[in-house]
Amino acid sequence: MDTPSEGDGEVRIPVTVLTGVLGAGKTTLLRYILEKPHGYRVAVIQNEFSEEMGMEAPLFTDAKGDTIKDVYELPNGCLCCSAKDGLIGMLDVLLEQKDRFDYVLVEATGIADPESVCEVFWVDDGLGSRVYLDGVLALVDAYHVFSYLGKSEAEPEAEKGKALGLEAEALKQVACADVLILNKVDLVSEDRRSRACAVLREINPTARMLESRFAEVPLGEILGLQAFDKDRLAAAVLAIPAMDGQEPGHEHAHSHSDGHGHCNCEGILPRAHGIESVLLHGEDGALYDPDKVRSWMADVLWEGSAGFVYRCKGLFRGPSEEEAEPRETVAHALQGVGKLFEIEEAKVSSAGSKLLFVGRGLKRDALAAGLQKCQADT
Ligand SMILES: Nc1nc2c(ncn2[C@@H]2O[C@H](COP(=O)(O)OP(=O)(O)OP(=O)(O)O)[C@@H](O)[C@H]2O)c(=O)[nH]1
Repeated sequence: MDTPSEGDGEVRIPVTVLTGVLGAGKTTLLRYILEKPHGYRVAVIQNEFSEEMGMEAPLFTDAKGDTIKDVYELPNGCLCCSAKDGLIGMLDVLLEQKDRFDYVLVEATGIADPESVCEVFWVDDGLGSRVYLDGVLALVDAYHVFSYLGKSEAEPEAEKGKALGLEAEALKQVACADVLILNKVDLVSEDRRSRACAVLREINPTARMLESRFAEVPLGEILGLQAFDKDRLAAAVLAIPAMDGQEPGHEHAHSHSDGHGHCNCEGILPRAHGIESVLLHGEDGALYDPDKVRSWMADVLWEGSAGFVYRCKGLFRGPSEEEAEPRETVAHALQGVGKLFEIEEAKVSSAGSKLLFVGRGLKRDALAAGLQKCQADT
C-alpha cells in the first residue's frame, strides 16, 4: 500500500471506495460529489452486477450541468469477487489518461466485501505505485439501519420482517469504514437517529461519523483523507479514548493473570451483532519488535489463531528498522484489512502502544499473549 508521502517522484492518484447496502444512497452521494465544486477532477467507477443494471452513468452531471464522461461501468459481478481483475484493468486504462482526472471514486455493489476491495490496492504492486487508497466510506440508511444490521425488532411496525438478508455484508461494511455516513436522517425521529448512531459506534468505534440528508456531507470530511496513511492512522489510534468509565454494558479493562499478560486488554465494544473489538495496550515502557509483530500478524490474520479479524490497526513502540546504529526507538504503525497488513515507521511521538482488532469470535487472551511474545529482545 502506498500513500502520496512515499512517492518516488510520481504523483499517486487517491482512490475512495464507497460502500453501503442496496439503496443506502451511494449513487446520491456520487452525484452530489460530482456536482459540487471541490477542486478534484474525478473519475468514477461503478460496479454493477450486470450490464442491464448499469443504467446510471449517463445521469451524472457536473457543477455546470454538463454530463460527466469519466464514469465507467464495471459490470459482470461483484467487485470483491469476479470483478476484481476488471477493476485493476480499468484503473490501468484510466491511469493511461491521467491528465484528465486526479481522483478516482469506486462505487462498490451493495453486497461488496470491503476487505476484498481494499486488497486490490494493496496486492497489485504495479497499481500501488500509481494509486493509493484514500479511504473507505460506508453509507448507512438511517431508516432501515436496524434491519440491515440484523436488529429488525427495533424497526417501525411496518418495516418488521423486511430484513435484506445482507446483515453480514452490512456489518462488515460498517466495521471496515473510515467514514460512516448515516444517511436519510430526514426519515427518522431524533430518538431513532441517536440509537442508530450508538449502534454504529458499537460496531466501529474509530470511524469518523457524519449524518446526512440526501448524502449532503462536507466533502472535506470524505475526500483527501489519507485515512490509510501511516502517520494519519497513528494519530487516529492515539486518539482512541481510554475506556475507563465505560457505559453500562461495556466490558471493563482487565489485566491477564495467566502468566502471559501484563498488557491491558479491553473489549471496547460489547459483542455488537457478532462483531466485536479488542483493544490491546502495550505494557508500560515495553518495546515490540516489528519483525515479531509481522510474524504474529501472519498467524492471526492468515491462520486465524485469535478468531476472525476483519480489521486491525494500531501503533507500537519498538526499535527502528533503519540500518543506523545505535537503534533508535520509534513508533510503528500497523494497518490491516482482511488478510493484508503492513507495518511501517510512523512519524509521531507516542509514549505507548495500542492495537485495535475488529472481527468475529475474537480470542482476546490469545491476542494479549501474542502481543506479549512480540517484546523486543533487550
Ligand atoms: N428521504 C431520503 N431519500 C433519500 C436520501 N438519500 C437517498 N434517498 C433516496 O433513496 C433511494 C436510493 O438512493 P440511491 O442513491 O440510488 O441508493 P444506492 O445506494 O445507490 O442504491 P443501489 O445502487 O441500489 O445500491 C433514491 O430514491 C434516493 O433518492 C435521503 O437522505 N433521504
